[in-house]
Amino acid sequence: MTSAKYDVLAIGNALFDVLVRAEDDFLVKHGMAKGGMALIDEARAAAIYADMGQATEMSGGSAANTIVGLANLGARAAYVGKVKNDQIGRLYSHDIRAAGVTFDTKPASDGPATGCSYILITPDGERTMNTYLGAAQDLGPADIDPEQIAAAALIYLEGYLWDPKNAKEAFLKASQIAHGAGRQVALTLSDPFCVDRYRDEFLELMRSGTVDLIFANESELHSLYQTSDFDSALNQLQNDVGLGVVTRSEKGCAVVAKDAVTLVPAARIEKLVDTTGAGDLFAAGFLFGLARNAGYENAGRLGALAAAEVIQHIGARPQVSLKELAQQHGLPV
Ligand SMILES: OC[C@H]1O[C@H](O)[C@H](O)[C@@H]1O
Repeated sequence: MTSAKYDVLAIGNALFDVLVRAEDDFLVKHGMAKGGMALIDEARAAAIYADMGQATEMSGGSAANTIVGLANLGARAAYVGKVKNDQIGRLYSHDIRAAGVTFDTKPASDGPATGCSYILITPDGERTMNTYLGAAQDLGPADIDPEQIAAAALIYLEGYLWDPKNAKEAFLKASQIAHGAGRQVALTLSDPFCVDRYRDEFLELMRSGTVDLIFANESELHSLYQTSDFDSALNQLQNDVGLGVVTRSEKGCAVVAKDAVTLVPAARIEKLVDTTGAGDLFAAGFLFGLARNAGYENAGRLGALAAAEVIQHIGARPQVSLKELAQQHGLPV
């Protein structure tokens, strides 16, 4: 195995976020399931946007947020995702490159606009996402560069990639190349409703060894194993995958290896503002810890710290240097 050019390469739905504070009534009025991610068409996107108040607009996308967090921590990072060559797509490409991430995916020159997620943040800090996939629909196997995949020590994939029509082929191609090059493959389960749509396929990815590492939050884990019993779900996860990391909000996380479970506490916060990107930034910190061989305990602490930063402001991208934050907390960077 040759030495890796990138610590992590992430593949995901490239989405621009439109975030706004809203009362719970807004969700009821528009028939939204609180805390979830719903796929919407252009007409519904227009209707939701027309009813939204003044918004914060910024680049997002789950795996993209993770890779930006990794670069912010000092990792060598690359991203694969599809935007259109329109104004938002160009802005998106600028932002991710400005964060220090290599981003070479060819933008679509025709077809739907760059995808957007319309995100409502209720007073309890919970986010409810409505995603118009747009150009992200067109990510496919041709966007996977074998040389680039093989040059990453780990590839990180979103469960959300199971939604667009061709992205799962890109996912499987990338996993095959990565494993052929002796690299690791991680998957985030993304969303409990997403798990509900693709439960059998996700379990197959784990049991067949197509993925080596799983990130899930508690509701995704319960959805995966269709049980409300946390311990039983954790046992099943331990059987099904080499390494599982389960986040539990203020209860911290559980790192589930074949031979042991490591419990790591959450980081302290002053005020919960917006949970958008919490899981994404947790994954960034955890993967950074793995890349630095810092051990599961430190990796979990890095994840918890990065998640704590992002939930104390609006938007899913870090607003401070996570590297300096980790240093201030005595964590290895
Ligand atoms: O996990 C949060 C992200 O998921 C969605 O994909 C949004 O773009 C948002 O940035």
